[in-house]
Amino acid sequence: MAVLDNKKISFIGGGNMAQALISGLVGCGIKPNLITVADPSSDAREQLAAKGLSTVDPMADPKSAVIGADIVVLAVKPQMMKVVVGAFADVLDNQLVISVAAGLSTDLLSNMLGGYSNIVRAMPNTPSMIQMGATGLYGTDNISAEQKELATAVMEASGLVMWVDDEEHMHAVTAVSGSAPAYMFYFIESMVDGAVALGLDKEQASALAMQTMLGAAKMAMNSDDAPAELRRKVTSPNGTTQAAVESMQANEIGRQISEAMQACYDRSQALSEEMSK
Ligand SMILES: NC(=O)C1=CN([C@@H]2O[C@H](COP(=O)(O)OP(=O)(O)OC[C@H]3O[C@@H](n4cnc5c(N)ncnc54)[C@H](OP(=O)(O)O)[C@@H]3O)[C@@H](O)[C@H]2O)C=CC1
Ligand SMILES: O=C(O)[C@@H]1CCC=N1
Repeated sequence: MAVLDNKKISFIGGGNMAQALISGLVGCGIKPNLITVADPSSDAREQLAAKGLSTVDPMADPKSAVIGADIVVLAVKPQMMKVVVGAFADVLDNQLVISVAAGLSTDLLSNMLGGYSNIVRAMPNTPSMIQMGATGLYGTDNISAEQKELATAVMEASGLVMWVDDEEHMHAVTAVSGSAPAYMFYFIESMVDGAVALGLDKEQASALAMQTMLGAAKMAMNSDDAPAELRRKVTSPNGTTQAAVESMQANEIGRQISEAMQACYDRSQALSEEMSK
């Protein structure tokens, strides 16, 4: 993380996603006193200050987190972005701006920022909190190689980073990783409910379901076999897994997952259109 040495990083918005990214940065050895968070909630500011971070109330002082920062991470809800950045856009002066907001294009963000164009669009996910995040990044041609390196370092502190060349692909990144921890949690919830219905207690069911999801993901990452082949190796002819997989296929679970991802993609595009009005 040498590229981040002594860099001042400011987060505008100190909610779920910002806190996940901050945990990744601090976990990677970034000194908390180099991180500033602007958030209107005094409770949130107190909690962040207790971890050694600098905090600012953006309602009283919207500009100070941005002045003097090297990197500004925009981590407020997409619907609030325009109002929030309007309060400090005029003091941006060569900082790298990284937006994690769903749906907001770099063009739209640049308009909101009064034409400022040092912008990288990121789509991280909450496992960043434990440095197991997966982040998609997109930058316009205005982004220098050094700024690209900085954005990569900020996000790599929290896990895997993948740049995409086509900004439209950020909607797909949202569908496959940004929103996707929620699908995995939903799958775990359903597995636990299923196991409890079959007689296990909730604690046993949770431990077994979570370890299985973790083990399967790690195995898929480390194996030369594709997931379909790994699945085949679990599935004995006319055995128990075949019965389960056939039930999933009969219920078209694969198609339903694709449809859910399409809904996510469509909502990401629609957010962009709503915000452009
Ligand atoms: N959560 C996730 O898994 C992911 C979220 N994102 C994106 O991250 C962004 C933030 O989402 P998330 O962290 O979940 O949302 P949160 O609501 O948890 O965080 C947003 C924070 O911004 C604060 N805020 C409101 N007004 C201002 C202001 N004027 N200045 C500074 N901060 C302000 C809010 O305070 P208060 O609540 O008091 O209003 C809140 O603490 C969104 O754009 C989302 O699309 C991207 C990837 C994944
Ligand atoms: O649900 C949302 O809109 C945000 C973006 C990706 C994950 N959470």
